[in-house]
Amino acid sequence: MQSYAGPEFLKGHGTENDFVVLPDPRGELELTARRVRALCDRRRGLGADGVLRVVPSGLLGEQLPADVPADAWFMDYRNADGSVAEMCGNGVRVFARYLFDAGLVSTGSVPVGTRAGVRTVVVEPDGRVTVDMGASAVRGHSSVTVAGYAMSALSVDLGNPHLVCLTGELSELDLSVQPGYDPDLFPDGVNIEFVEVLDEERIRMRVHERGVGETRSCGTGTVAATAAVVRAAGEEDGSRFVHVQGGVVEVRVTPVTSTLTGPAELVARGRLGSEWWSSLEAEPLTVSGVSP
Ligand SMILES: N[C@H](CCC[C@H](N)C(=O)O)C(=O)O
Repeated sequence: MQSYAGPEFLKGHGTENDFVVLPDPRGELELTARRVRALCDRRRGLGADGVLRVVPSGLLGEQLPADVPADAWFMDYRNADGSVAEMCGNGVRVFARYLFDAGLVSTGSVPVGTRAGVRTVVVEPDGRVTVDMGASAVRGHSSVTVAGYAMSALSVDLGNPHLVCLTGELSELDLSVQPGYDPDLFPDGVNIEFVEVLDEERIRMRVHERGVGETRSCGTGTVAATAAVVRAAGEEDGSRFVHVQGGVVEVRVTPVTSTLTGPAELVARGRLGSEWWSSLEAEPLTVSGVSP
């Protein structure tokens, strides 16, 4: 019989990029890739694009980026395929919403540790959440292929890697399969954004996320997209409303840093089944050699 005394979880999203939040104040959850894949599975698990473990930076058990205070909360981010990523712009807003709702932080700006460094988060009076995303670094030009059709792309680094294609009509793109990219440039994979300029203030974006597939939104991707559009417009400091499938976020890029403002919602809280969680502890022996 299943008892429901396993780890606490919450479910939340930022413009429909959705996450399982796992509070881990004593740094004792063993979050294996197999457990992440099971949690994110939309049939046999809770379903999500990623997992956000909430752990004190000092208990992470790995080398912290130099600017992350040991007493800050750390967002241990994982993609749905179980891979670790440096940063998640929608996720860090949901993470901050949890910190505030759980009373772990008071109002004002909050430093959050990430593998890309510290990110300062503010909950706005209107309930939206603003993240200082750090500087967007343009790394040069490359290309992407979709259904055999090659497009030029701009490489932009937000702590995690992005390739931004400024293209026309987005609805025709088949993003059900991984777009092609240069594996020598991105040996650990890359997030790929397709962007349509709507007018001087608005852009529309679709995204194929590393470690997930097509998602309804990608926060770091909206900043990379805005950086590419502002650069193409010959500007150094610019803002855009980014329309993604899951809603709208507001992005500003400057030569020094960038900010992302958008919604962050927590929709449920519960506990994982103890037996289910324990059954995922050991990596299974598989015939195919591929862990489920
Ligand atoms: N898939 C991304 C991480 C999540 C990014 C996205 N969900 C965001 O909101 O920034 C990567 O592997 O770099």
